[in-house]
Amino acid sequence: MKEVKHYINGQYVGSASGRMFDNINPATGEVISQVHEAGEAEVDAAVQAARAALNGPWSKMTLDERSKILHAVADGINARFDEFLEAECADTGKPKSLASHIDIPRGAANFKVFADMVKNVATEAFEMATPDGTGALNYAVRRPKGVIGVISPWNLPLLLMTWKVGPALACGNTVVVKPSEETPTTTALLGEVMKEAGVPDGVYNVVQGYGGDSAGAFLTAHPDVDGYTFTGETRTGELIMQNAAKGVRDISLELGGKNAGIVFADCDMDKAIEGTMRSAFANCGQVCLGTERVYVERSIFDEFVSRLKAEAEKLVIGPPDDATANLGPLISQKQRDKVLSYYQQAVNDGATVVTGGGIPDMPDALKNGSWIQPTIWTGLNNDSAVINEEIFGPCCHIQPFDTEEEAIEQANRLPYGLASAIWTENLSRAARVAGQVEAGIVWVNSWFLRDLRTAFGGSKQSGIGREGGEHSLEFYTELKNICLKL
Ligand SMILES: NC(=O)c1ccc[n+]([C@@H]2O[C@H](COP(=O)([O-])OP(=O)(O)OC[C@H]3O[C@@H](n4cnc5c(N)ncnc54)[C@H](O)[C@@H]3O)[C@@H](O)[C@H]2O)c1
Ligand SMILES: O=C/C=C/C=C(\O)C(=O)O
Repeated sequence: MKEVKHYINGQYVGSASGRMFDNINPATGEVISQVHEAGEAEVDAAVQAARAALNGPWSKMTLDERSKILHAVADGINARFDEFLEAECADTGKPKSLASHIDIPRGAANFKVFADMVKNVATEAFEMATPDGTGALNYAVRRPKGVIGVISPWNLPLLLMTWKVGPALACGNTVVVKPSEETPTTTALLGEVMKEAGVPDGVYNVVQGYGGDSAGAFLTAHPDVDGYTFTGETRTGELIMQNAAKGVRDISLELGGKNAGIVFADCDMDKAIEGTMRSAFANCGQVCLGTERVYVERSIFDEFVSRLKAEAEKLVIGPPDDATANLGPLISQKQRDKVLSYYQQAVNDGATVVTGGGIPDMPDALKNGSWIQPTIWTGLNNDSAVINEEIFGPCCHIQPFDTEEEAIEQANRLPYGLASAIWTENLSRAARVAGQVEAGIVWVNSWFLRDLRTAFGGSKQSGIGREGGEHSLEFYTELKNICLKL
């Protein structure tokens, strides 16, 4: 049986305790590898390796030297594209057609964009007058923040981990990464690419394991980590924030959402249907930016519901190697039980099940996978948990609105504020509504269109801080002002 180990100080190592756990293929339910579970000893070894590497050549390299190495990391991912694709799809069950267009290409892009960004973003300087008339010059310089703890989720494993590791390394930091227990493999495989690209030992470290009472908690409690970047559930973010507070460590939190789509009667209906199909069902609905609440102007409500139903019923449910499949399984049976509990809650709360609502019939070879039907509801009122809590599955609830003000009020009524998608051909209305929706990211007539230079993050309980472009440099460096008396 294949083993997935930790990657510490440039070596793959097992856990001293010998403790391992199963890595399950969500499409078949089969065990595909045994994963070493890190104890405090492994986490400490990883943090010490990162600390030692921080004081080694990495943070002293010129920007050009570091940039060249990170471009080599990106090239290494592309050179081993199929290996990363196989590993990511085995861990997640997602269609290869999806991972080959999103997950793996973004893994490489997340290194390239920041390898260049660090060389092109200026800091600041101020000349000042002084009483003696000779003046002084203030100028700011960026220095690495230090050892960064990176804790990543299972829905877009390589994409979301490299979205943090790319800028962290570009800024001269060293990292200890704790990937999700559901998806250990591509984070481990990246260690080989780092080595081949010339990243010094100890700069990139990986510890495998669970969250609470396991590797994740040991990492966030470790006193020798200088900051944490976390992507995951809001409740988990609260726990990590509490641990980071000891020793006053900085945090960047990308958390959960319950995102609203707002569809006006003056939309391009084809665009709105295509975009809502992706935002509700892509990655089996396991995208934090996805739309689980859709508000549609009353005059087009019936047409919108029937067209979205028709498109949802064309989705092809299947395993990664099925080239026709565009809907894979949920990440685990446990996650499927959670999503099915909301499917049941919707019925209990009196929803109309427009389509789906259960488990699809699958061939015998896939019977043990965590498959689920794409589902659309109407008819719920606002006190249903189904439209107040993040489900993180292939489902959405559609409800009508009559005025712009009502749509904005509905969109903003939850404690989340991550993303929103607005569909209207009236761009004045688009700008007006987008400016009032309480979300960190608002798409107009599009969804998940990503320019990596832009600010990315959630407001309210969907996160703290922004990453992307120079916002990442803000988090992954300490800005120092030097005042030079002339
Ligand atoms: N805002 C974003 O950019 C974004 C992106 C992707 C996913 N998410 C959110 O992530 C969630 C789905 O991912 P998930 O189920 O892996 O989230 P999760 O919070 O359960 O786990 C995320 C990571 O945190 C670790 N973890 C769990 N408990 C921990 C603890 N007490 N201390 C330290 N680490 C701990 C897990 O092992 C995993 O590696 C959804 O809520 C989704 O909205 C947000
Ligand atoms: O599931 C959430 C997806 C987040 C995507 C990003 O962080 C990104 O596109 O950089």
